[in-house]
Amino acid sequence: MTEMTADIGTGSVVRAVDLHREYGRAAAVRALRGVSAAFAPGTFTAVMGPSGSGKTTLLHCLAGMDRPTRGSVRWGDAEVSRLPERRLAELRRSRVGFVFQAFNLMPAMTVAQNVELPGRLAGERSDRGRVLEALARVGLAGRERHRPGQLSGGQQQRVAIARALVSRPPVLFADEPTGALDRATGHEILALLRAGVDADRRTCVMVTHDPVAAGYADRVLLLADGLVADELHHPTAAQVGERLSRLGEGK
Ligand SMILES: Nc1ncnc2c1ncn2[C@@H]1O[C@H](COP(=O)(O)OP(=O)(O)OP(=O)(O)O)[C@@H](O)[C@H]1O
Repeated sequence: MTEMTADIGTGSVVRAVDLHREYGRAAAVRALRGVSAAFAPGTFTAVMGPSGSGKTTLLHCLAGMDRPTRGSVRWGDAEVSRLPERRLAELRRSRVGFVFQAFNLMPAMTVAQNVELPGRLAGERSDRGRVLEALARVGLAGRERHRPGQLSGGQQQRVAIARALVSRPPVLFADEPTGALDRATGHEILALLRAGVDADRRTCVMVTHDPVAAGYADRVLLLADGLVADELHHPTAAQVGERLSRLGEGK
C-alpha cells in the first residue's frame, strides 16, 4: 500500500504533519505511523477505516486531547502538539468542539447546565443568552430545564452538539456521533452537522463506520494500519462501501 498525503494546504484550520502515535512499553502499538492531513474552513471530512486503523487516535490528536509521539498538529498558526497542558486547555475551549458517540452528558444536570459546564469548569462567567442560542440552533429551544434522561437519544446528541458549539469554535470533531442512534435520527444529526458547515463555514471532522453517514461529507479519508490509505471526494455511499471492503471492512 502506498502512503498518501491528504491535501496539505495552507489556509487550513487544522493541519497534521507526519503524525505518529505509539502506545505501550517499547512502543508496542503503533496507532499512527505518519499521517498528514489538512482541513480547510467550511469543509466536512469523514475519517473511516477498519477497526484499529487509528481513527479515534487521529481525532484525539487533531483535537488536542492526545499528544502525538512525533509530528505536529496546527490550529491556524498555533502549533498545539507541544503546548503546555494549561495553555492547550485554554486554546481548545475557543478553537475546537468535540462530540462523542455516547453523548457524555451529566444526568443530574439540566440541559442548560450541561451546555454551560465546559465554560464553568474553565472559570468563565455563564452567558445564559449564548446557552439558549446554542440550544435553539440545534432545535432544542424550550428544553433547557429538562434532564438528559427526559430526552430521546437524538435530542441528547443535540445537547452534546450545543455544548460543543457554545464557545463558537471554528472546528467540530465528532467520533461516531450517530453510532448510538437509529438511522432516521442519525440522519437528523448528520444534517445538523452539514448545516453548520454550509451556513457557518464550520469545519467538521467525523469518524464513522457508516458509508451512508460518510455521504454527508465532502471528503473521506480512509485509514489503514495507522496511515492514510486513500482519499475520496464527494463519494457516494456505494463507492465508500466498495473502498472499505477493499481495506478489509466489508459492509
Ligand atoms: N490508550 C491506548 N493504549 C494502548 N493502545 C491504544 C490506546 N488507544 C488506542 N490504542 C491502540 O491503537 C490502535 C488504534 O486504535 P484506535 O482506537 O485509534 O482505532 P480505531 O480505528 O478508532 O478503531 P475502532 O474503529 O475499533 O474504534 C489499536 O490497536 C488500539 O488498540
